[in-house]
Amino acid sequence: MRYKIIGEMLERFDEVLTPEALDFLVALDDRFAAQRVALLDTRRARRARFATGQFPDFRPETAHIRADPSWRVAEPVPALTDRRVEITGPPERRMTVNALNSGARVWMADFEDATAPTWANVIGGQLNLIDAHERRIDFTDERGKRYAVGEDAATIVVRPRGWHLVEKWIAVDGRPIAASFVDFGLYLFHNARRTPYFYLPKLEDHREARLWNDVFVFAQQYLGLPQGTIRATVLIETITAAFEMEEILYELREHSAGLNAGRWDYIFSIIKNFGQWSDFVLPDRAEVTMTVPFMRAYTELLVSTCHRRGAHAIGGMAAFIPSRSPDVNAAAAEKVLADKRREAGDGFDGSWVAHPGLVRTCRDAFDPVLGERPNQLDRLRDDVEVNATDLLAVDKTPGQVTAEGLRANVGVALRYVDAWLGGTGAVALSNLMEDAATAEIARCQVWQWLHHRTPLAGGGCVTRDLVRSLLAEELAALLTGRDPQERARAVAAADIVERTALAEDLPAFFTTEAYALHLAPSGTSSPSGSPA
Ligand SMILES: CC(=O)SCCNC(=O)CCNC(=O)[C@H](O)C(C)(C)COP(=O)(O)OP(=O)(O)OC[C@H]1O[C@@H](n2cnc3c(N)ncnc32)[C@H](O)[C@@H]1OP(=O)(O)O
Ligand SMILES: O=CC(=O)O
Ligand SMILES: [Mg+2]
Repeated sequence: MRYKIIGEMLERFDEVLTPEALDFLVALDDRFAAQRVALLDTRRARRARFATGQFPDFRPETAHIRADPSWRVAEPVPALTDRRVEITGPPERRMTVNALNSGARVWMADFEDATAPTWANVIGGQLNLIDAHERRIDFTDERGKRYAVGEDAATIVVRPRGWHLVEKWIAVDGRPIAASFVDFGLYLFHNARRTPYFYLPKLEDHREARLWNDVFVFAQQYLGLPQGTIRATVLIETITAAFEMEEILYELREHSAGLNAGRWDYIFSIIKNFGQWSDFVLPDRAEVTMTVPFMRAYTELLVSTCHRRGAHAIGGMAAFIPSRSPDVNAAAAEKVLADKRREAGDGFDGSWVAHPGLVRTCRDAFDPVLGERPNQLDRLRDDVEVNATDLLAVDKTPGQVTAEGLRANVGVALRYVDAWLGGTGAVALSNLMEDAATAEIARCQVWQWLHHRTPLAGGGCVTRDLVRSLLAEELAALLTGRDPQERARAVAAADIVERTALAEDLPAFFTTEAYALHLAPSGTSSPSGSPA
């Protein structure tokens, strides 16, 4: 046996971790582990080049792919033809039922931004997905509320963790296995003949898309599925992928289900890659809206690229979520409606919502634009002209850096990491949805402003002492009323924020640091340094 399960075999985990499913994971690892590692090296080298002032551009060596008008992606499968509303969330049991019943066409079951990758969440999530497909997920909770999947449930699409993460609770030949193989492999193995559909997060270039395509071809052969059965929507959520949208669609064309504008990771990626340059200092997070020039350029290019190739363009996540206060609620619905209307008007075929209470809002934005059509693939955006300068026009973002914005970022980073260490990967903070991507923005903005000693609107500038004192204040507030275990977790969260926001060199992901130090089996972990 080449695999070893280090994690505890909790109740029913044997239904997910069958010998056959684990053999499949070993086969994926054998075939593709080295390529994954090489691609992560490429990420590191690219970031090092950006640090010397060589900025990205469209690649000359793939110009022929962009210039060739003849290729298109595969026709959409019936379940992914009308995607006007997609709900996202972690595959936690209660939320699984709620998402399936939400009225959205698609549920993106998320192992990436919305899930803290504890062993229990990772394998428990797979179990919930199997149960959901088999319609044996119904239950009554401790409050007596009945959960049962109804008619017309959403189509399940799974987002595995990105290439940068490892799963240390499963070893192959003594080494941790790539988290992408675990999430993709276990879901596909158990649900290949149901909805073998995926969202692919945090890709940085078309070679990473090619690796996914190779994984799909191999997996289909291994499991006896016709080639082209698997479908995948790629999130364009890194600045480097924005320069390779066509190439990414091309690599995956037999399996492509389009592209999604992952706005939050996109902003994170801009700061991560160019944060050291003063032209790239962004204002308070609330000011970095979808209508600022560099975000507008990116979404316009995404829609026009997709529709030229017959691929769906799916919009992103407005962070406003419903609240118990009617006023806050009305304001959130209005903001989300405006966001979705803009997307529908720009040509997107559908969009994401973070909460069942927003499904109707999204539908209200798309229905009038789509009319009888299931999508608007027929709407070519030949009017769009976006060049490299437009994609990198971060200095045209209006707004200021304020003391409130700095405090908000410190608070969000701390509270989110605290929740994440406790096993929760998406939380509502100050009426906004926060997940790994938004928390990364918070953390990286602190680093960026500190790096540039950015002036604050009301006077003064961002200094290490100021950030440390804000962190201490936010931590003191978080510690109030907590039991010893929760206090220890909050302190650990503050340590992660300190390590990843105040380090000299910006660590690539807080999740890799926090996973190695706190979620992985003890004794196997060392702080990761700076994985790509
Ligand atoms: C950047 C990106 O990648 S975006 C995609 C990744 N992020 C996400 O997917 C976030 C998804 N959203 C969520 O996780 C949640 O909405 C949160 C954590 C932000 C807020 O959740 P809560 O605090 O539970 O909200 P609230 O109390 O209003 O929930 C009301 C009900 O709706 C359910 N609900 C809320 N959001 C969702 C969701 N996304 N999917 C399914 N059910 C949901 C809750 O489970 C709760 O159900 P119940 O009445 O049966 O108990
Ligand atoms: O995954 C989505 C994002 O905005 O990040
Ligand atoms: Mg993301």
